[in-house]
Amino acid sequence: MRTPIIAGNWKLHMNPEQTAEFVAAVKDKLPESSKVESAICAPAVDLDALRKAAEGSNLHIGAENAYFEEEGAFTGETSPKVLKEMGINYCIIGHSERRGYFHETDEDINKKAKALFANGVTPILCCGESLETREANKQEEWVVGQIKADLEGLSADQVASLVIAYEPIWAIGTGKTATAEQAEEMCKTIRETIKDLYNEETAENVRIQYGGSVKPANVKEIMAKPNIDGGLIGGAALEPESFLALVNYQD
Ligand SMILES: O=C[C@H](O)COP(=O)(O)O
Repeated sequence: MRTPIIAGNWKLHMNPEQTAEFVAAVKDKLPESSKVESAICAPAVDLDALRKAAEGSNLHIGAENAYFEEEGAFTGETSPKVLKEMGINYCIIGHSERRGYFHETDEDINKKAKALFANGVTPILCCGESLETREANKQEEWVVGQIKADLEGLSADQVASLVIAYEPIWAIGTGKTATAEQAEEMCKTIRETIKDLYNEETAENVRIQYGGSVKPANVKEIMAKPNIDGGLIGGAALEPESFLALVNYQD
């Protein structure tokens, strides 16, 4: 039985003071982690404040990015080893904004996944197609290609513990959500791909989120789909009230 995971991705929003205020407003109203895992992935500069504010609560903490080296002359990067030392549970990799604006390749993302696993931080691996790819009806081959390249060389145990976020680029921050059926269809394809690459048990264990304009108004319908185990949420995770409505979608 997979535990749902609803994670906010704050992107380049919030400062340490706002982070502490946000956590103070939500920390006592989060669901039990065994029912729904609630997580916030924050900019590196907010992680220390996030960890301190969330101590003793059900809030899980994630970074938005990490480098594939643990230390060295890599100006401006974030070490996966230090994330672990700080008590960070998750780290987003392969978000379309990083693939697009920062030219990250599947090879980089694969190295990041390996470095995070080596340091005991769970990757939230993002994948998803552009509008152009969707209009050409090539979304399945595109996403399956990303998954195969990004997971290369990972073990079945590692993949079973991974979180994958399917985020069609055309639905991110646009207010244009994929229909629950479109989201389910791709999440099912991703699970079948994991089954082909690994085995049934791994495919049954891996958690797959949908991301792209998820809001309190549509979260229930999306979460009702059998292959969707959570949401990766941008805009609607920036306000405590809206985040609480999302993580408590079962109530
Ligand atoms: O990682 C989150 C996604 O990019 C979705 O963002 P959004 O909920 O603002 O559409």
